[in-house]
Amino acid sequence: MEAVFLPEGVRALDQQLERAGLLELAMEEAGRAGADGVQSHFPMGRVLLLCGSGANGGDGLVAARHLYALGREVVVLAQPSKHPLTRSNRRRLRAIGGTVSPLTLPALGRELARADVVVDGLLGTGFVPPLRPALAELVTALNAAGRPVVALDLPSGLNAALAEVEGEPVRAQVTVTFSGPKPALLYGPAAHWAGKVEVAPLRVPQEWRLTHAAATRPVAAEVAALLPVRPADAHKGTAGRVWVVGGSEGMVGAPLLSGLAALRTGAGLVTLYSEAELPQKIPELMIQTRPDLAATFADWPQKQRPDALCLGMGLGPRAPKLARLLLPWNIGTVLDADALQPELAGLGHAECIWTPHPAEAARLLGVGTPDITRDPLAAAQALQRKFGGVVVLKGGPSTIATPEGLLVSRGGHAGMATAGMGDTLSGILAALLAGGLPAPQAALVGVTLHARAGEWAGRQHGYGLIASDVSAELGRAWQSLRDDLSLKE
Ligand SMILES: NC(=O)C1=CN([C@@H]2O[C@H](COP(=O)(O)OP(=O)(O)OC[C@H]3O[C@@H](n4cnc5c(N)ncnc54)[C@H](OP(=O)(O)O)[C@@H]3O)[C@@H](O)[C@H]2O)[C@@H](O)CC1
Ligand SMILES: [K+]
Repeated sequence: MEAVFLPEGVRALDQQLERAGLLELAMEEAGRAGADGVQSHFPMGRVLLLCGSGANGGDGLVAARHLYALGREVVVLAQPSKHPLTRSNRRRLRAIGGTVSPLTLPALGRELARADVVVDGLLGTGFVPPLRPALAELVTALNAAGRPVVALDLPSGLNAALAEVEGEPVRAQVTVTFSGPKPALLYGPAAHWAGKVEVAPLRVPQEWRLTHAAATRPVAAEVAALLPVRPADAHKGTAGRVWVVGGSEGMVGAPLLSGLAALRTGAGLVTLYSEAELPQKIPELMIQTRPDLAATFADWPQKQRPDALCLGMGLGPRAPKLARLLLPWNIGTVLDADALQPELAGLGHAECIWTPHPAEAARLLGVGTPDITRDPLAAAQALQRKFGGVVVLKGGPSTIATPEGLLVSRGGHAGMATAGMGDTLSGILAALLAGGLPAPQAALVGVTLHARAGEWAGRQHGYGLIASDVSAELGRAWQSLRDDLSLKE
């Protein structure tokens, strides 16, 4: 289980390590992981290390010592060391013959001209924006030189907590991040500055790491372990009955996409309820047209309720009224699109999943879309507190908020930025709920299957992939996730 850190979490973890006398060892591990990153990606040539005055600079000085010991040509330009461990690692580097020169603009210009790779150990999680002018000048010169950069922990000048970019941070080809990734390394546009992100978890007790983490990012095997296994004697009645409540005139495709995805995720019986005439394009889907869905469901016999339903796709302005009617059924419920309305605040229950994209999340919270995208962790948490149940804040990656905490998903494909992908996810989630997965697990498994099916479909269709291509790959996605589990066994 990978932990996602905000700066305050790193600070608290560092304090705990300090109390245990382990902080020095953690810095040693961090710097060594940075040196290993340089060795594996840029094994040849002269290494220029830029070290700041805090612990990030200390990591840089440790990395310099390891690279020097490995026989690399190493040049270190450093600010005066303020952190005690940074000072001691400066002494250690000198003790084995390394040199450290003051970091000035002329020295940087000279060394950049001769460097084959640069290590950015200027600023890490202790950075408080904005970048001060003297350092900003150095960063601009570094970026202008166009040398490959390996950033330690995160590119200097990025605010670790946020997805937004203020000013000009260091542009890195590789980022070796310590303890766990930071939001700036996971979410765009900040993440675009980090290049390839490699996580060096550091061997600190897992319990400490999780205590101070803002979110977790499960690995594939952990998600695979949650995949439901169906008994051999299952039949269509036990494999999960799903309803899709959606569609309206001119919006008839959305519920079909949800229904298709539910079938491809293994739902036994899928029925579409709509007030509009839906085209019978998928023979396995049952279609029920009713002139007034609210009247239909108002006195619906309890015994004939489905195992789960998804609601809102193409449904139009009647969606909140239907949500108020169906949420008290207390069955697995996915709310999407038109069912994502602020008036439903507080109505979520333990088995319901809200699936807003950033613009819908902004509507739900009464803020602007940039307020959502700059800090997806905070937005997902605020949505969960306001609406109850489980929230999937869609994006690349998606953020899942449960009553127990926050999760960040993995995977996906840029081609998934097309219409109907949300409808597909809703159908997947409803099928998993109908199959008996509790909402938090259904959210994690569903988002992962959706992303992975998108990857498979993306290999074939690139940016031209469409939502039904994703559904077509759900079986393969499920199988490949299961394979990840057996590999780990
Ligand atoms: N558990 C882990 O993960 C471990 C993490 N470790 C490492 O610790 C790092 C965090 O270290 P940290 O707390 O010392 O802060 P850090 O990032 O070096 O920055 C502080 C320096 O930045 C400066 N500065 C601040 N704002 C500025 C601005 N706007 N413009 C210009 N300068 C500015 C500030 O200057 P000052 O305010 O003092 O003048 C101070 O000198 C973390 O990222 C990771 O690399 C490992 O070593 C151990 C285990
Ligand atoms: K850095």
